[in-house]
Amino acid sequence: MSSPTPTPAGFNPLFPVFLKLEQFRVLLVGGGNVGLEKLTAILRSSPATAVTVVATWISPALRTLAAPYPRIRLHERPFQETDLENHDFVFAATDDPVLHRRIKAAATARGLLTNVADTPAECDFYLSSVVQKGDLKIAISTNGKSPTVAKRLRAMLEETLPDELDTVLQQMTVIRGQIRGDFAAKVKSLNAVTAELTGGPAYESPATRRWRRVATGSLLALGAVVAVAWRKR
Ligand SMILES: C[C@@]1(CC(=O)O)C2=NC(=C\c3[nH]c(c(CCC(=O)O)c3CC(=O)O)Cc3[nH]c(c(CC(=O)O)c3CCC(=O)O)/C=C3\N/C(=C\2)[C@@H](CCC(=O)O)[C@]3(C)CC(=O)O)/[C@H]1CCC(=O)O
Ligand SMILES: NC(=O)c1ccc[n+]([C@@H]2O[C@H](COP(=O)([O-])OP(=O)(O)OC[C@H]3O[C@@H](n4cnc5c(N)ncnc54)[C@H](O)[C@@H]3O)[C@@H](O)[C@H]2O)c1
Repeated sequence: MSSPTPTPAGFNPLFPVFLKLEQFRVLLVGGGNVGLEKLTAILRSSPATAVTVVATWISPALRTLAAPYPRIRLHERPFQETDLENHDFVFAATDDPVLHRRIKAAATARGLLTNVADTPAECDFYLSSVVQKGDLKIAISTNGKSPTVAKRLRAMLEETLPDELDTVLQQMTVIRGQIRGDFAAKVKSLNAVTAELTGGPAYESPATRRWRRVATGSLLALGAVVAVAWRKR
């Protein structure tokens, strides 16, 4: 019998990948607020993805979002297990936890990967907060501990990472194609060209200073005040 792999507290074991989602078929069950959030996340990163939406009711907002995308199909009717056929991923985003457990079990039996909205224990994968600057994409996971912190970090990175980063990436692609020599020499040259980007070993951005200050006290103090105020309601 194999012993479980030890994972220290505060360790995030999720494996990050960047999927070519448009090469897969996605089923989204639920067409309300959460369904809209999931479809928004899918289309923001991978707008060419084929998504089948099945829901007893599909909101006008989701219809509006889907309208310009030819690879999204909408079916306004109850979910049935055969909907899983010919799909690779399924998002369960209804208001029915019993249905979610049914979807998860049937999807797993068929080898599909599942994301069950607001139910981490039933998810095979989580969505992340995503920073995009042209070709640069940064995905943030808090291991489900605080999506709100992930959202705040995204906003911070969107604000502090310079828009010129994409220009840097485009120029680096050209330089990469032009540098000659063996692999080690190329890596050395590319490291030399980009050394200035990190700002040097002693550099601390204003945003880093702000997060350090919050992490070392004021967040817990504020949280305690909010918790006390909440209990008094
Ligand atoms: C990143 C993002 C991607 C996206 O969804 O696109 C995302 N949640 C986002 C926002 C958000 N979600 C929630 C709030 C309300 C405040 C709060 O609870 O913090 C806010 C903030 C807001 O809306 O302002 C509610 C919530 N979410 C989950 C639970 C269940 C639980 O924790 O048990 C509950 C409680 C529901 C309840 O109370 O009933 C669970 C998950 N949410 C995840 C992803 C996965 C973990 C990601 C990670 O590791 O951090 C995971 C595990 C599964 C998944 O959904 O994939 C997106 C930010 C996009 C952006 O703006 O950048
Ligand atoms: N709205 C939010 O921002 C939010 C936040 C946290 C948690 N939640 C929870 O997430 C769940 C979903 O919330 P919502 O706001 O998207 O609900 P919603 O009522 O807007 O949408 C529910 C969707 O599920 C569909 N549905 C229900 N039964 C179905 C079936 N048998 N087959 C196919 N589709 C079916 C409905 O047609 C509808 O499209 C709820 O349990 C809610 O408590 C929602």
